[in-house]
Amino acid sequence: MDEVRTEAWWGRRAWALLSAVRARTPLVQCITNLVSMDIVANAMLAAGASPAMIHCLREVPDFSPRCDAVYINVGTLSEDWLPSMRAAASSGRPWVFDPVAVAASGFRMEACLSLLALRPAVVRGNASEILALASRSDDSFKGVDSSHDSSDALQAAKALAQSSGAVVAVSGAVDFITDGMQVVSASNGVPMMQKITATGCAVTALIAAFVGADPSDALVAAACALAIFGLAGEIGMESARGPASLRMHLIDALYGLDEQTVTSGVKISLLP
Ligand SMILES: Nc1ncnc2c1ncn2[C@@H]1O[C@H](COP(=O)(O)OP(=O)(O)O)[C@@H](O)[C@H]1O
Ligand SMILES: Cc1ncsc1CCOP(=O)(O)O
Ligand SMILES: [Mg+2]
Repeated sequence: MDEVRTEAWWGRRAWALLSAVRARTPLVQCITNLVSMDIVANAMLAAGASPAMIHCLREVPDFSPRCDAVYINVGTLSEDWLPSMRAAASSGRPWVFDPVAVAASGFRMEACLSLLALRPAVVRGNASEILALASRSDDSFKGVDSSHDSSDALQAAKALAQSSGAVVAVSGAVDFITDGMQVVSASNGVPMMQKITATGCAVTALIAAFVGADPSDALVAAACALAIFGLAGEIGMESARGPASLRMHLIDALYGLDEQTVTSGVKISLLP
């Protein structure tokens, strides 16, 4: 019999996945942008994962196959790093993709499309990035920040999921996660998370940690990681005075999450 995915079911799944990360300490290779390395590594450690920022092409054949998951983020893309990204994405491990500023240049768009062809388990971007990647056009905003609401990109996300075979997550005030058929919303978070650089990168890395701990259902892993990161932002905001202290308190909150807080705090639902 199909299980009914109530809010309580999502709460239990979110706690089970966070507990799996804490118990299994998934090793995640992160080939991520230079801006994000610190917050990505610290958010992953606070959640219980083991991040490793290893991007040298000559190390990929030894290292990537030993990882539980691979995280690739093109935020500070360079010609030197693209072969490492392609090799790590081809290592046979589940991998998660953040197409930062995909519309910034033709080179970046081509790079992202070539990575997409290597079958990521999950693609997570903001609305402008998902719109651009789905349409393969640079009409959307060219920078790293979104100029669209996440709901603007929902149809694009579904189309991208269908054409790529990946679960696609669009972040924003409400996060939408889709496999091209089902759509799940996650409504945690606070607007000030947009004022901290690389929170998007950090939540994509958290998705990779969740997939690494339990690769059985990428849709559920992505939704739970987004909701838990947003919940940590909500708790962090209670003590924060601005973006800099929110960054610190969000990481502390992620570290301190307990079962009662997660099961009652995540706001995830399957859309009709
Ligand atoms: N207006 C908002 N309200 C609540 N949470 C938000 C809001 N905007 C973004 N977030 C959260 O901030 C994190 C980063 O998302 P986003 O800013 O869309 O990504 P990016 O940094 O890649 O542009 C996500 O966890 C998202 O849910
Ligand atoms: C500012 C900046 N420039 C290149 S990558 C980057 C960080 C982007 O982080 P996010 O996508 O999480 O906003
Ligand atoms: Mg981003």
